[in-house]
Amino acid sequence: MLKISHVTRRFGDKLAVNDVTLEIPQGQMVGIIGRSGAGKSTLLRMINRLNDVSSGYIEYDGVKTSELKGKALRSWQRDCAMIFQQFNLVPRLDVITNVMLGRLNGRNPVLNLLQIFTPEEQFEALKALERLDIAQTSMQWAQTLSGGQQQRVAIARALMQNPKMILADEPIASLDPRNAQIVMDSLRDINSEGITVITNLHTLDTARAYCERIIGMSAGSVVFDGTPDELTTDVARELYGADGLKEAFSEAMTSTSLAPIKAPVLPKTPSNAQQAP
Ligand SMILES: Nc1ncnc2c1ncn2[C@@H]1O[C@H](COP(=O)(O)OP(=O)(O)OP(=O)(O)O)[C@@H](O)[C@H]1O
Repeated sequence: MLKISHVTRRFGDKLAVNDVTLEIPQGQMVGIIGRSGAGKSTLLRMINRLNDVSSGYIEYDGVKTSELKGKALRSWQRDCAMIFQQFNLVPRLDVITNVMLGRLNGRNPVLNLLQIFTPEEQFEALKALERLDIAQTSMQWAQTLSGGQQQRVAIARALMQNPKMILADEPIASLDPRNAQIVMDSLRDINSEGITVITNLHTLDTARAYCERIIGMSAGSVVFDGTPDELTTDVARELYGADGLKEAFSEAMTSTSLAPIKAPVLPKTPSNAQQAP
């Protein structure tokens, strides 16, 4: 269980997150929605400790993660893997090495420097890539992959950490509709194995299609916490304002007006064939 208790984060005078209290049971798939600047990223970053809380605390299974330091903090950061809108891969490294870098945080620094990975690590990385249906790209430079493929590599890298939860900060905001759908399907597939997924999303339709619980933020506060069915147009208006409502429902921004598909489908047409760097 992840417990967020009266958490506030200030940046100077700016109140980015304001007295947020939430309990997220292990294995939930949670979407956080809200306008730009609502505090969604800051909330995720405080869970992972990329940002510290200004007050309040965050606890996981009875351990106050917001107070961890040193080795215990690094171990927690392995437990809650983060993926980002811009993938954050090393462009001129091959895909499999990018994935194995997910293990960095618990390895001998000398081996890291020399980029020496054990056969077990290589096997695990290939397994993760296979699971995301992109094992055939393993020897290519990351920068030669499409955005959707790069995000799947980032998810495979996150899986190398054997995480208890995945925190995804706008994971589909840079993707075309079809790739957005493949990435969301991958996250749902991972969640079905008991890994908590907490994802910031720009659009309501994506949150509705994929998340069992939706948390709506506005000006740093949680203003909605419920199921997709409970998220009525009135609630959406409160979250996005009358002006923002159209954008929030925009099908052009994500693919999820399409019916979710079960298994990821890999592009195999010549136009999607990989280019040598
Ligand atoms: N490092 C920082 N320094 C100063 N202000 C910050 C910092 N990070 C976030 N903020 C401010 O905190 C508020 C919340 O930002 P945050 O990025 O959490 O919102 P968001 O809902 O994720 O928005 P977006 O969808 O645009 O990423 C914003 O006003 C933002 O400008």
